[in-house]
Amino acid sequence: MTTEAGLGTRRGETDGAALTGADLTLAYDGRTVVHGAGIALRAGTVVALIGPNGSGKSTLLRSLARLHTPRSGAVDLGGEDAFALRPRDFARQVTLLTQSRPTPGGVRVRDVVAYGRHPYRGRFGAGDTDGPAHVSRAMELTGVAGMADRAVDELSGGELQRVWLATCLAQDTGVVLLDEPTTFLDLRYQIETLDIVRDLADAHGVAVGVVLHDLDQAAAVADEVVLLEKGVVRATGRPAEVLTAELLTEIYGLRIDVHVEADGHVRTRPVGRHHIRKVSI
Ligand SMILES: Nc1ncnc2c1ncn2[C@@H]1O[C@H](COP(=O)(O)OP(=O)(O)OP(=O)(O)O)[C@@H](O)[C@H]1O
Repeated sequence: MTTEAGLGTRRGETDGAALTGADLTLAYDGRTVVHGAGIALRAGTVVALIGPNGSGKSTLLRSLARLHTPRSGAVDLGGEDAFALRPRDFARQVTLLTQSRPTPGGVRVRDVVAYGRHPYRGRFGAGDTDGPAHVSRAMELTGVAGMADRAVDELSGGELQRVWLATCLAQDTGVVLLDEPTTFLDLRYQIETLDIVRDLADAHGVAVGVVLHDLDQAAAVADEVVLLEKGVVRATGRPAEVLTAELLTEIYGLRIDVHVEADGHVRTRPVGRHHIRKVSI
């Protein structure tokens, strides 16, 4: 079935799908950077990870995607130890848009997006009859269909970001992890990316975990926000519960005013030294 978002349906296939990290302690070369963190991603729900630079958001997301082995704690996918699953089985259920990716030289956009189908291909690339349709839909959804035959190393940062997002969507997983997906994107594509994120959860029952720096975007797109500080989960809850002026001001070390609008939207306003000047209109 195809829905308004243009993706194959996932509802039913993914209901009940969940990826959880329990009591995760994560380290680099003996230096612990995440301390006993817990996070739960549920089908049809968007969880935003927020926090200052270096607070452990990417490391936590990477451990959920099995790219960082925990020092202690567990990652559970649908009731199974995620690290015990075969790579192909895991890749059919979980995808990750990372922050840094090598850009292959001379490879066409269409072929990069088709790489998202790797968990479904048999030997010599055969067996994935649905593949081309998923690749085309993912490219249309992310606005890269018009550049399908261009080489990826000739694209702008924002165009490339959308190609990588398309590659993740082509993977057609029940869990989607996105590390700063709006970086490099102009305003239109930032908002369209957030719309895609919401569509994934609402129309397709996908469990989404997304790292965002923009607090207003996090509040707008997420059902739940996880706020990290120095590798510790300081708060988890609905945006209006977590994004309070007191907590944000403390954790970011900057005065941040918060206003909850009549429609429930949370607006944050960082107050720098120059914000106190009067703006002439
Ligand atoms: N490959 C690495 N080797 C050693 N230390 C690392 C590595 N990657 C990250 N770190 C350290 O781990 C800590 C957490 O980094 P991480 O990238 O998870 O934070 P983040 O919240 O995603 O930051 P940012 O908002 O800047 O992307 C930081 O102190 C960082 O310096």
